[in-house]
Amino acid sequence: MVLPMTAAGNAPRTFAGWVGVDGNRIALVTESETAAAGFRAAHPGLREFDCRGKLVMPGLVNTHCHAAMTLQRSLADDIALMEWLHDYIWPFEARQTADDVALGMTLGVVEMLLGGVTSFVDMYYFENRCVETVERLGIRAMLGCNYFDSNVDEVMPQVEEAVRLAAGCDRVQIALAPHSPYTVSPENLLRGKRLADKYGLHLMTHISETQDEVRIVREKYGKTSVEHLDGLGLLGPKTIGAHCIHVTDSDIETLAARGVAVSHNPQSNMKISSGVAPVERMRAAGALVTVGTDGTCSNNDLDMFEELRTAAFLQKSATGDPVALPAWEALRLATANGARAMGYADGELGVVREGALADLIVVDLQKPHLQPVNDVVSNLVYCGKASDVDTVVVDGRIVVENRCVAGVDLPALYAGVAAAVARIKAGR
Ligand SMILES: CSC[C@H]1O[C@@H](n2cnc3c(O)ncnc32)[C@H](O)[C@@H]1O
Ligand SMILES: [Zn+2]
Repeated sequence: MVLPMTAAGNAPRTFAGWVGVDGNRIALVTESETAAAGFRAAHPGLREFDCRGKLVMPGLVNTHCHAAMTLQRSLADDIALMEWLHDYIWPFEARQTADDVALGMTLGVVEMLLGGVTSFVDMYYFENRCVETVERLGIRAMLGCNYFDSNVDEVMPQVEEAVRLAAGCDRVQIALAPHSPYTVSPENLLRGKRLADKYGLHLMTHISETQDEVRIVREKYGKTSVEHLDGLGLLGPKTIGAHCIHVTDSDIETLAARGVAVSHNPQSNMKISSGVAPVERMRAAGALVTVGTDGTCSNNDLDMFEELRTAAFLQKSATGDPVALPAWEALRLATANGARAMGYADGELGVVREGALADLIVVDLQKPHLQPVNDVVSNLVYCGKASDVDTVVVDGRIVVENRCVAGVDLPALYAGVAAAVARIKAGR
């Protein structure tokens, strides 16, 4: 069964048929047995997968995470954000090396691939060191080099190095990632914007995540975070704003008018009690809403199936409207919309369509929680699990087959991660 999705419009419909890949593109999407036979004849040596009883669909796009924070998963939970950052997260991060971050990134990417995520937008330290990691594992990524006022001088050369390292790989984009409008000065926000413009890069930041942020920004600049960033010229179609929870109607209009991609992270928002993003109001205003997991300390996993489900549930719960964020719209946020957030044109990624990039996943529907298939989209969003994904293709390459990630020795990875975490915790 094939779920093509579409760039816009109504609920997607499935069909029984064939999907053919040539190089890194989808070259055939058909219900015709004759067309499939023609494709087979024109491509001798083709590898074929029997997907009867399974679903072929676009890979999921996680538009906001800190993948290397897998090393800190469950390190400190059920405490307030500031205590969490100051007493646990930042001391741990201060002892991490670039190699540790690359290792954490490896674990995060493996978790995402096994959960059907074919593209992700990251925001962390040492992203220059992670270019090689991402290239090797085969996933598609936008790596955002995070900075604060305190380390901006260190990070800017890392951005330039990362741009050079990623130049030969279309799957990897580099981006500027000032942490937030309350931790980065206007001068340094503009410094990042200038570098982004120089290389044509995206820019991402946390926007209006907490009431505290709104208060601090108002006290410092007399504006909302959106007004402040907009006044600096930071908002545009190459901007990804994570969270966007505490936004006014006028902020929403601005986000929509500038073409900013909003990354909605419902599980993180619930876990650290940040609030509920007005997703339905943002969608109604025409803003590009997408879905992200955030880091594994505030979630605590990178499971986009759970995130989709939570996004739909949370909007229904918060608005009191069971019609809010229907399943197929939630799925669109995590496929076609996510692809647009990463700069891909409509129809180029996040859809199963001839000519699109071949980022596909195969979901095994032969599971008790996915039967019967009255509505496959509802099943995916309301019952789907990361572990239902059995095959993953990124850029035309098979990176997960029978739930094995190509080129990764999982026991060795887990042992390496455990050793690194023990060393960092011991302060060695
Ligand atoms: C965003 S990576 C840079 C920096 O931010 C810290 N961080 C991770 N998650 C959050 C969050 O939800 N709010 C604020 N800051 C966060 C991370 O540990 C890094 O130090
Ligand atoms: Zn975040």
